[in-house]
Amino acid sequence: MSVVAFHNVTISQGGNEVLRMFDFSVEPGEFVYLIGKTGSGKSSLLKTLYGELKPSGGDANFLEYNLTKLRKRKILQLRRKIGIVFQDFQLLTDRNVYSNLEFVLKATGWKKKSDIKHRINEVLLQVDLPDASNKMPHQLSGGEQQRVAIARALLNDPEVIVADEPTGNLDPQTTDAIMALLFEIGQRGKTVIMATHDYEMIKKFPSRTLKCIGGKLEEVNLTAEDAFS
Ligand SMILES: Nc1ncnc2c1ncn2[C@@H]1O[C@H](COP(=O)(O)OP(=O)(O)OP(=O)(O)O)[C@@H](O)[C@H]1O
Repeated sequence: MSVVAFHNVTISQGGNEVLRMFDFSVEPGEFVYLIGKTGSGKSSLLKTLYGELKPSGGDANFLEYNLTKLRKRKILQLRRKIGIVFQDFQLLTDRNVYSNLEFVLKATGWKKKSDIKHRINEVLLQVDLPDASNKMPHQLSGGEQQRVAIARALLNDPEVIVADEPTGNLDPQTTDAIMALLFEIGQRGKTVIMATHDYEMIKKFPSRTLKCIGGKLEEVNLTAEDAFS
């Protein structure tokens, strides 16, 4: 079964159609980039996937959810099956890394202290920050904060990672390291859907790329000379 199966979907913001009657499909384990000019609809499409924006029309299925008919309780269920990573990390700045991660686990039903501790250590190891538990977010570099945000996204072992410009605030070297991490996560079997402006990075880490243009999604042929024009 496809992870994403959109047919004739329309997405609107403030009464304006941003993407109109487009199709979009993603298969399990795919790593998909979304590109397109500012305002072309990348974030709107990702918001639709994590249940913040309801499609205004069409047939929009994500995992086992029909996004056009999603009620609040189902939105919460859906969000447990996806990990979301943002450009600006969105860590809670008033508490350390451990508490940031604990907060999410408790909010998603984890009760046993030893399970919580074990899981937090596991995800921190996965993002190569085994000693970060006691650090406050402001004591970490941008790249390290994004690693913590990725660790947070992995906590509930989601099927899909949705990332909106995850390297947008990072320098080129840190970007490479974060991309390598996201690719590795993809290789371990998770589906990754990621919006980006950074075409150099796509060349370095090539994968299926879709462009938001003229209200539709177009497959980009990365080997074409005009791939990013
Ligand atoms: N909350 C909102 N209310 C009204 N219009 C909005 C809202 N959010 C976005 N828009 C509009 O929807 C369109 C698509 O925006 P969106 O953020 O999806 O684009 P984007 O491709 O992600 O852009 P960027 O690359 O700048 O992040 C834009 O015209 C934007 O102004």
